[in-house]
Order: sequence, then structure tokens, then C-alpha cells
Amino acid sequence: MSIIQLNQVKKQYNGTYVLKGIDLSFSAGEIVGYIGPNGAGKSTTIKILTGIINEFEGNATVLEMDVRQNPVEIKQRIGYIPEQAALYEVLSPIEYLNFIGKLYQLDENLIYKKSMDLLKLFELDDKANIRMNSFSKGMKQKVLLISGLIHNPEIIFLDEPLSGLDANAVILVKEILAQLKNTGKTIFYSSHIMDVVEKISDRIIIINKGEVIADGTFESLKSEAHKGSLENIFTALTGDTGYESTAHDFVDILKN
Ligand SMILES: Nc1ncnc2c1ncn2[C@@H]1O[C@H](COP(=O)(O)OP(=O)(O)OP(=O)(O)O)[C@@H](O)[C@H]1O
Repeated sequence: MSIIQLNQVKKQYNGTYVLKGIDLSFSAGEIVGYIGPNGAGKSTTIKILTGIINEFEGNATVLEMDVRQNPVEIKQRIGYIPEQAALYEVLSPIEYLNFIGKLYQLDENLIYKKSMDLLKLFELDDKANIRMNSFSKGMKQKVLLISGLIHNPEIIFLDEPLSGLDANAVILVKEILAQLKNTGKTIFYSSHIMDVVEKISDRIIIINKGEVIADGTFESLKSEAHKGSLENIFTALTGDTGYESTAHDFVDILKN
């Protein structure tokens, strides 16, 4: 049984296809690392699966429900942590989490207790009542992480979730993901940070220019690409090489 399924999913903007027919299927409990260069179509795929984009070709189901027909039912049971969200910055974390928790129909007292406990773990409890417009990027990202997980969803979609986090917070979030994995959650994780993808993913999918170009375990991709690290596999498969000459040209142009 597939918990997430994409059949010939295509998406175009002004006649240009940014997803060119994605076919993927995932089982419950899988930890999927979804990686690809800038503009490859990672966020677009996640936005389709989370019901944010509903104009596309092909079919997509999450929890055996059609994403176009059951967006609300799906949203109740999934968590989505975007890279940058339109946080309501005039709100404090506690106000924001109360708002989000109510959307998930959680009890108000439970929302408050869970929010305070989780903020404390991220060392933000002393800022629980301060407006978020004064927060750093990493502090906002921590609130986003809590808001996407507060309802204990079955499937968690993360789109570059570590952006802005300091080294300690990255280690903590990595550990949280590993422990969520142990509790049987399905995690769909898009990132540029190969190290994390390599460590936590059961399955790695590389997307390039709207197409899946590799799909397998880290070990299988490694033997296919004859490369050591995921970073090397990524550059070998996506054809992004010649960094030295690009950097050289960049610095040269600056001199003009
Ligand atoms: N609203 C939009 N209008 C037009 N083009 C868009 C829109 N949203 C995304 N695109 C284009 O779709 C392509 C895929 O974008 P997407 O954000 O899915 O890439 P990504 O793999 O998540 O990239 P990144 O790693 O840079 O976040 C890009 O070429 C982008 O310019």
C-alpha cells in the first residue's frame, strides 16, 4: 500500500514544464530524501503533495486520498515545514502556535502546554510572548518546525528545514527526525544538506530539471555512480561540475 503516490505528475508555468512526469510511490514508514539542484522542482512536488498547488497534470494521492479532492482531510494528518513561511510576525510564538493548533482542532490547553514544552526544548520559552518580527531566521525556523509537528502528523514533509539553524539546533533536529523515524512516521525530506540526507534517509531520490534521475538507497546510488559521498553522487548525476572554473570566471568578472 502506498502512503504517497505520484502518477505522471507534470506542472507547467507559462508553457514551461518544471515537473515533467514524476512517477513515485512510497510506503508508510519510509524516510525519503528528495534532493536536486536549485530549481529542480523539489518545492513544487512538495507543494502539490501538501495541497498548496492544485493545478497540475497527472494524479497524486496522500494517505490514499486524492490531493485535489481531499485537501482538508489530508492537511489534518500531515505536517509541512517549509523553508520560509509567511509567519504572522506580529504574533508571538505562543499566539502563532495557538492559531495553528486550533486549525488542527487541538484543545486550547493542550496546545498551550505542548507549545511551551516544545519551545523550552528549543530554548525559546523565554521568548514565547515576544513578537516574532524581532526574531532571527533560526528562531523563526524553530517555531515553524514546532507548528508543523504539533499535531503529531503521520506524514511529515520538510522543505529545507534546517535553513538558518545553528550547529546545535541542526544536531537536535537531526536527532528528532531520527526518533520520529523510529516511531514509524513517514518523512519526505527535501534538502541541500547532503550529510543529513545521507544519514537519515532509507531512500534517496535525485530530481533534476523536473525529472527523477536516481532513486535508491544510499548504498545503491553509491555503487551506481561509483562515488563516495552523496555530494559526489549528486554532482556526478546532476552534471554540476567545473566549480573551479565558474568561481574563477566569477572573480574575474568582479575585477572589470
Ligand atoms: N510561481 C511560479 N511561477 C513561475 N515559475 C515558478 C513558480 N514557482 C516555481 N517556479 C519555477 O519552477 C521551477 C522549480 O522550482 P522549485 O521551487 O520547485 O525548485 P526547487 O528544486 O525547490 O529549488 P530550490 O532548491 O532552489 O529551492 C523553477 O524553475 C522555478 O523558477
